[in-house]
Amino acid sequence: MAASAVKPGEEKKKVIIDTDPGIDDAMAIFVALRSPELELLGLTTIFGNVYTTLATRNALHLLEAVGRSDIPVAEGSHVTIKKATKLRIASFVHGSDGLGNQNFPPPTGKPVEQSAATFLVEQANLYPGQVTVVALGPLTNLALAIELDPSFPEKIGQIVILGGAYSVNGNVNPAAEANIFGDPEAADIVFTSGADVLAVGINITHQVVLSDADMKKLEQSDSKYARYLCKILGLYFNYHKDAYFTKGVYLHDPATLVAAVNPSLMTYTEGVVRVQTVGITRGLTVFDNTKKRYGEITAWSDKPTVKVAVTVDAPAVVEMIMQRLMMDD
Ligand SMILES: O=c1[nH]cnc2c1ncn2[C@@H]1O[C@H](CO)[C@@H](O)[C@H]1O
Repeated sequence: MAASAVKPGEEKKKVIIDTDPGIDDAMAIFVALRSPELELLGLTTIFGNVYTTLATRNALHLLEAVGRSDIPVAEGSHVTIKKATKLRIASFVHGSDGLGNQNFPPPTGKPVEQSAATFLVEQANLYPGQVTVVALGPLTNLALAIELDPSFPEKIGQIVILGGAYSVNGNVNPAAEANIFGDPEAADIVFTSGADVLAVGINITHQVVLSDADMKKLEQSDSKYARYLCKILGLYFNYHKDAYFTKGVYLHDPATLVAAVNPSLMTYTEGVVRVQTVGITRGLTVFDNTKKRYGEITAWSDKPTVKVAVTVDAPAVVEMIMQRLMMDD
């Protein structure tokens, strides 16, 4: 088996998923629900694959679809940290409903009263040092949490980020990956906040591919998670065929979730990451590998370091995702 479950007496890892569902978000949320190592404290929502209002609706819907409406959903920001309202929404990847254009019925539940940022701060205070945030969209809610409570970076356990393109091209343009491009100023705040950050970029997630053969296996599974995902994955497959000329799909969000469950399936390097906020390279993540002592002060000098994933055992990650999704309740 790809990963070991919690041993008796061992505490589950408390996780909040900040998400913009999104087809691969749906998959990551389901993997989290099927991971005995995790306790899902809640979902917080953000724009990215869809607008925030729809992200909230989809988050509630996904939990209801698998009978987990006991998990709270807190709605996040509708605008960037700089209050910009002109957002880049990836409906061409996920469908106009964010879930493969399936016209699912609206959820019956409602989000909690608190905003995502308030929820994040509250949970960090409730369980200091113990909460892992898995951030699958632009980092606005996390930057707002840091603004709301400057001690948030110390109180939060870890922030595992799907974001950036380290030594590879981006997916919005050659410079920028979609989540960082969605709110570069927020990303720079989070990367330099001093929190324990682990970044998984598309240099990693583009190696974690769900093949046509894997899809066939999912189609044969009776698990309600696999059944649901098979309904929404078709559009995601079509997009990848058109945009990347691949036969499979990239498992960005589930791979990042796996980094939180079983970090040993990736290797990491550590250094300062700054985010470009202007010009044609807006959204570029630039990692200083600290291999050179620069003669002058740079924008990277004296900033806190983060961990960046550099290699991945891709077959093991895919196997773990598949195994969890096909597991019976
Ligand atoms: O080509 C693309 N443009 C914009 N967003 C994309 C593209 N491909 C995937 N994603 C979405 O962005 C995140 C990873 O960068 C993932 O959430 C993925 O679904």
